[in-house]
Amino acid sequence: MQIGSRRCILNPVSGDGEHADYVPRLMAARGFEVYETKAAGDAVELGREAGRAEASEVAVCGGDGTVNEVIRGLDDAGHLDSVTLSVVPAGTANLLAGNIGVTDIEHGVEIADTGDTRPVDVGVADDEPFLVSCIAGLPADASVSTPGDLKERFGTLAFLLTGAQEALRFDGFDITVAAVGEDGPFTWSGEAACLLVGNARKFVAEGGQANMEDGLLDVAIVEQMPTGNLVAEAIGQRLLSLDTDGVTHVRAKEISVSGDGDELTFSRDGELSTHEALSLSVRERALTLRVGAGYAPNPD
Ligand SMILES: Nc1ncnc2c1ncn2[C@@H]1O[C@H](COP(=O)(O)OP(=O)(O)OP(=O)(O)O)[C@@H](O)[C@H]1O
Repeated sequence: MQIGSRRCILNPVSGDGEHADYVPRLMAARGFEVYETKAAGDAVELGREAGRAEASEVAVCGGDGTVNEVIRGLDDAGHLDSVTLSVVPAGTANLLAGNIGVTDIEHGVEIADTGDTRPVDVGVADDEPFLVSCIAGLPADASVSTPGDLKERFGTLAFLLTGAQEALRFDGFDITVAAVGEDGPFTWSGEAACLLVGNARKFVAEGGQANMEDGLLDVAIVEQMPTGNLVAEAIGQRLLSLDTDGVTHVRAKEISVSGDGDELTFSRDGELSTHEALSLSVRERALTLRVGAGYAPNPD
């Protein structure tokens, strides 16, 4: 193996920070050169450097925010489609790891070393890549700030909405969504409570892992309505089915979202940015990703 071809980019302050004490040693023993971030945003530059150095493998030790920074850097360097990426989940929510069958830090280290590789889709929002999701209308951490068992009992979307209801009182926003859906062109216009676009995860039915190899994003538009009613309805149905009133679901290759003159805040893998309009698309199977046994190539 070429020296330096395996790099680990590690955020020492993600999650509870305990990984910083022992993960560098575990990764070094497996031939990874370890680069630690020193400040927020550093992982973008470390990803860029790994890309310029044409590292063949990059393991990211941190949470979803760190993974997102690294893939942005790799993409800037034009290397995202040439690298094998892996995740050692050391963040708080670790949504990507949870959706690709990587269960904890030790497992992540093993997967980074010898895990199976899959070609997965990369979501793109205005030229910036994302792997998990791009969301408007909910706080970035809504999915983790709620009582745990709601998710299991009522499904991911009810869980998110209940979380959002508790975490903040969000106002609806006017949007127009135009998409190239799997069944043809699609448009939606109205007042939405949230727009959820998933690559690694989906938000309707039972939620969970989305198909990451189908070249499609999972889009759910939730209409603004009294939140209590929506949650009550979700609970009534136990799991949100595809035809729940007030929830529109479509799988699409390309989506354009306009705030009808207003600025919308989007959370791209937890990184917030504000746009009057946003174009989303997919680079089909553009990234080689190491996955755990729990990853389903075709979960539908
Ligand atoms: N050395 C550092 N010092 C301070 N902040 C850092 C450092 N390295 C990275 N960061 C910032 O830490 C933030 C949080 O990181 P990350 O998202 O990986 O962890 P998390 O929030 O604990 O987990 P998750 O996103 O999975 O819930 C990122 O926005 C990143 O820019």
